[in-house]
Amino acid sequence: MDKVLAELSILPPLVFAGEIRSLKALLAKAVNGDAFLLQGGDCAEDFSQVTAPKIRETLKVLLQMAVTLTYAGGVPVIKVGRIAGQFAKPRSSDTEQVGELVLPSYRGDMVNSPEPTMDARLANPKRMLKGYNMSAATLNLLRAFTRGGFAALHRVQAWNQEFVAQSPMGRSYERMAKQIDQAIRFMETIGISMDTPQITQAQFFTSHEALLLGYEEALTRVDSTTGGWYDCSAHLLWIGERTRQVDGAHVEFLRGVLNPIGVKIGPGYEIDDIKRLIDKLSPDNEPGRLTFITRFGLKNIEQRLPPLLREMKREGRNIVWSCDPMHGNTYTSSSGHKTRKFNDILSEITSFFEAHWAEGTIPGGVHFELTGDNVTECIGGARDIVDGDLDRNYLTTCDPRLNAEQSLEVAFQIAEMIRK
Ligand SMILES: O=C[C@H](O)[C@H](O)COP(=O)(O)O
Ligand SMILES: C=C(OP(=O)(O)O)C(=O)O
Ligand SMILES: [Mn+2]
Repeated sequence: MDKVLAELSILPPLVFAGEIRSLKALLAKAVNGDAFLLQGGDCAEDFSQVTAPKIRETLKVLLQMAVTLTYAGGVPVIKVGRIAGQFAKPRSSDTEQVGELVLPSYRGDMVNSPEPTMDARLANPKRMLKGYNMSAATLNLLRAFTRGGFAALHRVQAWNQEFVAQSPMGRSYERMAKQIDQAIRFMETIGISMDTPQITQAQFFTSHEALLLGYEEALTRVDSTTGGWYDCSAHLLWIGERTRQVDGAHVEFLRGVLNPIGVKIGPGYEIDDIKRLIDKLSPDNEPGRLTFITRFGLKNIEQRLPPLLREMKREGRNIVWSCDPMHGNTYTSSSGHKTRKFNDILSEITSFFEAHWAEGTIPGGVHFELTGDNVTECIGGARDIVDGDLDRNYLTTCDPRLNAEQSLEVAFQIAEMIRK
């Protein structure tokens, strides 16, 4: 372990302090409603899926969602992937029963391997080095795609995946893309140059749960221009629902770095803990520093979100409020698959917006587990995936993700809510 961490600590940073500051400045806008955060990607990234097609499809669906929110919702979108480092998972149980075997739980590819054998489930610190390399390779391609023309607004039609294009969602998207195309061509015709980074490039940021503190610490560096400490494993790091204890190690580590920090908040929160958490993580109340990612579940959100919003507003705390409609809505279906219902996800988002409207606070973003692939992991959506369909293409190694079509559908629905 020590050898691996020593090696990691001299490897180049994956992201730079200047980029991290840019993200924080954008998030500061989301505090006031002048921007909207879209964060999404796999629950757990998979080393074997670090391939060009997989990265491209994830990026495509996030770009599609972002352009939908911007065009139909009328707000600039901050694009943050759960990508290039989302390799460590907190689990509810230390063990898992597979047939006759009781195995250590899978904890993400940076810890162990998902195959159901004892060997695969043994933790190996060398996997952190591989995780670093996989993150670097992923980021390299993301940078190439977002800077090199793939993400140019001229290509908005080309982001439509083949299997989505023929669906009702795909057709709505196609109509919108045509309008954007016409607008760009009109501007070109009247002589406005479209050769600007706003049109030809996308700003895309990375994020993951800061769970493995040895890894995060090894990638924490002093910024030579400002002298501040930054965790350079990703632009945004979040603290999970299971590790956000005020006096815990994860809070202690993250309070020492200047990155924007996300905190997951589930229905069991205590308001005093949350206040103490903010005092520790954001003592200066700097806008953009803190994003609260609430994940209450459909059954709890109406009761648990409003009092939290009210108290934070009363105290004048600067927070980006983001809705994770995934983690409070997970259940095991009768076919034995861990799944989520599309309609529950949509309902939690609706309740999230309604609570903010009622309290006079700002719904600042959304957080999804999703993939660009045509998976069958969540129930419902326009194609009405049912329990019996889940087995067809259930590929996740941890939590169920929205597929590309379901992701686009949810983006259109959110755009409607933002416009209100
Ligand atoms: O992604 C989040 C957690 O790791 C996941 O929801 C935990 O799932 P579990 O309850 O199956 O351990
Ligand atoms: C572990 C996760 O969520 P939470 O901490 O909210 O359960 C996650 O986002 O994958
Ligand atoms: Mn998850």
